[in-house]
Amino acid sequence: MSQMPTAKPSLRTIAMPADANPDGDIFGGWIMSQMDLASGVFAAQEIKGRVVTVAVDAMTFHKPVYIGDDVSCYCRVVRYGNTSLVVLVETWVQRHHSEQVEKVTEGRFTFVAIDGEGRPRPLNIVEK
Ligand SMILES: CCCCCCCCCCCCCCCC(=O)SCCNC(=O)CCNC(=O)[C@H](O)C(C)(C)COP(=O)(O)OP(=O)(O)OC[C@H]1O[C@@H](n2cnc3c(N)ncnc32)[C@H](O)[C@@H]1OP(=O)(O)O
Repeated sequence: MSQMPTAKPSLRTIAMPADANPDGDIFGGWIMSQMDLASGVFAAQEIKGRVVTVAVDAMTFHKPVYIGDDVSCYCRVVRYGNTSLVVLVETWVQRHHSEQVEKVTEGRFTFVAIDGEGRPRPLNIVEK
């Protein structure tokens, strides 16, 4: 059986009936939206300021998400640029009424740090 990452998730929620199609599969757009939110909060905390999403790459839906699944998004920085950073997001579920955990989705979200006028600003951080 797979094992969830041991780190704290950036976001944890339950997939609800309103997020599903008539066959009970959770919409990919809902999952992407959770991942955008998780990685956006993570990136904002990382650079201690405002960020905007500029690109989403390598989105892969490995397995379906079903109503009632316990959904967790795990984030880590994979690249720092001058004004941007790339966050790898892995989404895992614990199946409803089950011990089974699986990685369902992953993707790379690129954020740009912006100033008060919405212009890119340098990150000013030392790569970890
Ligand atoms: C204090 C802490 C509190 C924390 C508490 C949390 C608070 C709560 C947080 C909520 C977090 C919500 C997170 C969701 C955030 C949205 O959903 S935002 C909404 C969707 N996004 C947008 O509307 C962005 C629209 N786009 C823009 O405004 C402009 O294109 C941007 C992003 C400011 C960039 O402006 P630009 O003039 O094109 O910039 P440019 O100088 O060409 O490029 C800047 C950087 O972006 C990169 N870039 C540009 N285009 C691309 C591309 N297509 N692909 C990859 N990289 C690119 C460049 O390579 C460059 O990187 P660096 O080499 O500097 O590292």
